[in-house]
Amino acid sequence: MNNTDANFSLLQRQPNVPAKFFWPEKDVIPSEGDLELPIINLSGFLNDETETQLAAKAVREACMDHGTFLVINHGFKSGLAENALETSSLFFGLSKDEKLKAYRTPGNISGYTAGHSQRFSSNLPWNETLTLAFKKGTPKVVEEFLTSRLRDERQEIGQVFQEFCEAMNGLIMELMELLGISMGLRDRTYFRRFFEEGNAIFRCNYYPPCKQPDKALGVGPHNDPTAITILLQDDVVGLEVFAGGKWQTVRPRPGALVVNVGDTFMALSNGIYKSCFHRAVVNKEKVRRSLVFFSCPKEDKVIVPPPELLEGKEASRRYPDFTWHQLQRFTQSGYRVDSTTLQNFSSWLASESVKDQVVHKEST
Ligand SMILES: C=C1C[C@]23C[C@H]1CC[C@H]2[C@]1(C)CCC[C@@](C)(C(=O)O)[C@H]1[C@@H]3C(=O)O
Ligand SMILES: O=C(O)CCC(=O)C(=O)O
Ligand SMILES: [Fe+2]
Repeated sequence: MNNTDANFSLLQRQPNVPAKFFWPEKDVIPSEGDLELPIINLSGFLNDETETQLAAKAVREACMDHGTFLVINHGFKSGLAENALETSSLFFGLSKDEKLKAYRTPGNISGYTAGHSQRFSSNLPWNETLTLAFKKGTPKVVEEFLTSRLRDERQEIGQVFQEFCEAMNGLIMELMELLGISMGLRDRTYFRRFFEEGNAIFRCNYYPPCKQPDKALGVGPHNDPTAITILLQDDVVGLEVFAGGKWQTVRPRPGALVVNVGDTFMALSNGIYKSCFHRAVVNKEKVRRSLVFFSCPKEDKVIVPPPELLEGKEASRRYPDFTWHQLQRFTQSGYRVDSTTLQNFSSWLASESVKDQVVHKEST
């Protein structure tokens, strides 16, 4: 039993929220209104060129601004998304001892956490999470992590999440083609091919009700360090995006998925598309859940923008060459993902390469 782990079944009943869950004023400034997002209807996409070009134009405008849009008619098997949400409630409803069998040890991606109290000492997120590495080439990888940690009768949890990840992965590949078209690439399949051998990280977020929702946050303000994120939220409002100089609510829409640009895709677009700066707020009355699929390139693939994005005379490289393996390691070995991850990572890379050169020089 991990005794420093946050126990939300006790915490949510206490009259006061512990101060370690409070965030700085600047991070809890209330949102102002709803963010109006383009709604991309995927049933027409790729079948009808006019629809495709209209969708691409809307995606381009949104991604150059705040990096967020919605997709509908994504073609998931009926009931799959609802079943996945219900299955996440089943997992988080397990006893603390059972959930701790799937505990996420610092430095690893897969596993259960509560308040990230193992990794951080302040500004703790008011959430329980289950994070699972999804690797395309290894069938049942999601399922096997859970069955290896939980008792056999919980097998359906891993099976549902595995099926949901496969569907999300199919959608990622369609979105990569839409993004290639939206950037006007000569080869519209450039990004689809770039991520062909990519992997993903699947995250279930569970946000208990909170007695002080004006001081705590479900997830603090951040940019996802990954490439493209697809987020399924339940019907409880909570996701907010920073756009137009203020926090704005992404209102839940039945049947819609939220898509947002992450740091790795911002680098791949040479900064033309913006990594979405977002957070999740909590409330006093209701549990809120979200299921998040973070696409990542193959670990050792070097992140270099498509050549045509570097052709213009003033089109200089905005970010250094890097691999997802390096950026993921950076986020898991001490640096806490925030709004300037990519800039800090770039400086860290530069200092590492200076160190390597010094070591190399000394050894010659
Ligand atoms: C590479 C990753 C780091 C996080 C999990 C994946 C993709 C999203 C990242 C995260 C969810 C962004 C918000 C902050 C974070 C610390 C969290 O709330 O869990 C991030 C994850 C992490 O560092 O473990
Ligand atoms: O729950 C949400 O709406 C946001 C979650 C999120 O940003 C994340 O898990 O990275
Ligand atoms: Fe996020």
